[in-house]
Amino acid sequence: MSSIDKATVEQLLRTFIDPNHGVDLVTAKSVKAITVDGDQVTVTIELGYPAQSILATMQAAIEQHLHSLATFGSLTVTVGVKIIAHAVQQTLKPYPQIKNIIAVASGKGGVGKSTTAVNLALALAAEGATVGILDADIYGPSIPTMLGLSGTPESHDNKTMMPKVAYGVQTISIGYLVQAEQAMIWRGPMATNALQQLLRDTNWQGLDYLVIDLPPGTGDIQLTLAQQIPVSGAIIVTTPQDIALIDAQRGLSMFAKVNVPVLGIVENMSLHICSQCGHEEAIFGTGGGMVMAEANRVDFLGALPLDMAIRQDADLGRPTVVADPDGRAAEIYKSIARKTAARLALKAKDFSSRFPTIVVQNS
Ligand SMILES: Nc1ncnc2c1ncn2[C@@H]1O[C@H](COP(=O)(O)OP(=O)(O)OP(=O)(O)O)[C@@H](O)[C@H]1O
Repeated sequence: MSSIDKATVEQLLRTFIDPNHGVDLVTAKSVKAITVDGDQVTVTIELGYPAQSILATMQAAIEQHLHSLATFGSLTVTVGVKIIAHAVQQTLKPYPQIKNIIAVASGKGGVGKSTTAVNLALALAAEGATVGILDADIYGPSIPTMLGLSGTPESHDNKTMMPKVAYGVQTISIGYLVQAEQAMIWRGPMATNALQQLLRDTNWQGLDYLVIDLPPGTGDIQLTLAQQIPVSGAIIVTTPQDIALIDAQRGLSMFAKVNVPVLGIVENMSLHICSQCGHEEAIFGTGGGMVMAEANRVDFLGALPLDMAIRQDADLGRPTVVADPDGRAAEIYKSIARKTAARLALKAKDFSSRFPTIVVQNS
């Protein structure tokens, strides 16, 4: 049997496309090591995004792919994860306890931005990341209810607040601190200052990702936040309806203006599945998010059905990703979470990062 060399193995790995970001393993810098000893080959893969639920599947798929292209005496592939900090807007510096901030925005209210943000945060955590969520939806903070949390956050030093934790996710919300009516009358600068303070004065515990649920719309508050918070990437939630899509387009322009990369678009309420008969109906139209993503050259991250269980779970303070972790909707949220983080992993590194890295090995 002829032996294989390292360069050939690398060439073969170039033909394996990572389904989470659509880029091959070598270009994505996921190949950490290749060792060849005669016809015995070992490949170490390190994904830049949390992917606990698919590590074994990825490992098997890579092995199968290599076996289909060449003959090995023995082949061992290990797949692990290493999450690093990515660059933010040039004028800003990342916060020391937060590797990556992901902003979740929508062009208008009621499209399911908060529901998506909270399930996305829980899905990133389910995939193995340390995650926080900041409820910046100052005029309608809904994250506390969706996570079944209430009461004032604790402070150990009278200066900073400890995040409140639900299902392993660290959270902070204006809803813990002030009455809804009080926040409603805050004008733009007051609201943005309050949010910045909330972000800064929370004692975040070593986050891989902080998901920020932005207020709906693309007005001054959203623009200021997108400008002043060190964000690594944003996602836009829309429904397939024309009007929501036009509003979502404004979201894309807003992030382009402040040089924040849009990691993709999530289409929510895309198909109604009748809980009685299973009949599927596209109440808000179909495919709009994908068309918009293609037209604007951003990624389409996935589509959630209009599903009564998603609303009920959120209302009961136990979002779908934790209420029904193996169900169809949870699978979609986890796939969106992996794709979001995988696309972020392809972006430039933050060289000012002061974090030790976390390595999870699948053996
Ligand atoms: N895919 C879905 N299926 C069924 N109900 C949903 C879905 N997504 C969201 N909802 C429900 O729609 C309502 C609005 O959702 P949500 O509060 O997340 O929207 P939003 O865009 O954050 O609104 P706003 O920013 O104006 O507060 C909630 O009752 C929520 O439970």
